[in-house]
Amino acid sequence: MTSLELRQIQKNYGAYHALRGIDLDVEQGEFIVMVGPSGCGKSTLLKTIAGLETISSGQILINGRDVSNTEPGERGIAMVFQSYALYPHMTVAENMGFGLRMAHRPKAEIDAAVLRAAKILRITDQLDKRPKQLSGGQRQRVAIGRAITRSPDVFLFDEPLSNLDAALRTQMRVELSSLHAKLGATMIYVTHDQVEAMTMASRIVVLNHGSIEQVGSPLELYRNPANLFVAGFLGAPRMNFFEVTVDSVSGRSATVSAAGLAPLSIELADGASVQKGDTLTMGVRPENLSVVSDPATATFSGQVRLVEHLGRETILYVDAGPLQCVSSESGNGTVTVQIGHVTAIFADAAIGLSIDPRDVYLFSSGAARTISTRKSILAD
Ligand SMILES: Nc1ncnc2c1ncn2[C@@H]1O[C@H](COP(=O)(O)OP(=O)(O)OP(=O)(O)O)[C@@H](O)[C@H]1O
Repeated sequence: MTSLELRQIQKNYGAYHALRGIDLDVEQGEFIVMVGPSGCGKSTLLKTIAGLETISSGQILINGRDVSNTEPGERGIAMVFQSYALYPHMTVAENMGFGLRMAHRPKAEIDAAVLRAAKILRITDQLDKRPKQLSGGQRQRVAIGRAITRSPDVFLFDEPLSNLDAALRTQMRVELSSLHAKLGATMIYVTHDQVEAMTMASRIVVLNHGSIEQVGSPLELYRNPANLFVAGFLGAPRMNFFEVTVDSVSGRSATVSAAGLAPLSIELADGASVQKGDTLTMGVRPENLSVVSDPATATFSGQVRLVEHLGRETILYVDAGPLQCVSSESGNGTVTVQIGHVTAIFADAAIGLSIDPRDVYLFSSGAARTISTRKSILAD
């Protein structure tokens, strides 16, 4: 069953178009994560679904009911904010039962709902405390508990974990995923955190300038970004982008090269129109660059400028001479290489790097659409 339908949602603040025609169908029980650069409209979209912002045009349906002009309290949604938004003078139990009290539900029903949520979130021993007596993680659990007690049709989360420290974030991330599995509820979740998006989402929605760039499962988006924006947005460290020239086209493959880069023959997607002499953008993820010992087998070579030893992996920033990385992770044209283990490579080392053409993405110069073939979702 479709839980939430967004039809051509537009939101204008004066002359500024914050949302530019958002269309999205969310199935019952899905965990949708919205990501995108700061200011792209994530929070605005969440607020329009919640009814905290009016829409300029379009339609919002929850379980088939048009709620576009309905008051927030009557939409069947519950929202959890980054700031917790708990009432300081109320106990945890009172905070959690607040929505049901406002709805004039009987006390026995409220008590049972609060206890049920507290058990799920393992905060039954905190019910008589006030928010200031709780840690950040406990407060966020109370805010989530307040949402659970209302048994909403749709949960909305606006960066709920961003005030927590790294260890607690990880713990809460796992807890939220299991909460979702337990409740089977529809959840819409806004975050800046790539790991949260990749691990929690059934589908990720990538927003940019008030429009949807792509919607899909985390691995689908990671392996098959529709365009250069999505390719560059998902993945940390970021994908490396190079400007390349088409040397020749033969059947469904194009041979591309650049100064300092040996020719690579890349398979093209159906319908891609590429001609000799075209300038394209080529993308390679840092984990798809391999250090080679024999310089003759290198696709390009360079000098290591910086090494980051992270324990389980090593990140190299490589100056590849004439082969400049456009919009690179470091911002200075170096190529980012991610090695999944500890290495004995140090700054100033001269290295050769190879690229498997099957790992390469090509983007058209105009629309920046992906024009290389689709990759299998399970890495081969
Ligand atoms: N009340 C408002 N009046 C005018 N402009 C607004 C208002 N609220 C948001 N905007 C603008 O709308 C755009 C989208 O804002 P929004 O808060 O949705 O972005 P976001 O993607 O959630 O960003 P962030 O990741 O930084 O939280 C921004 O350019 C913002 O300045």
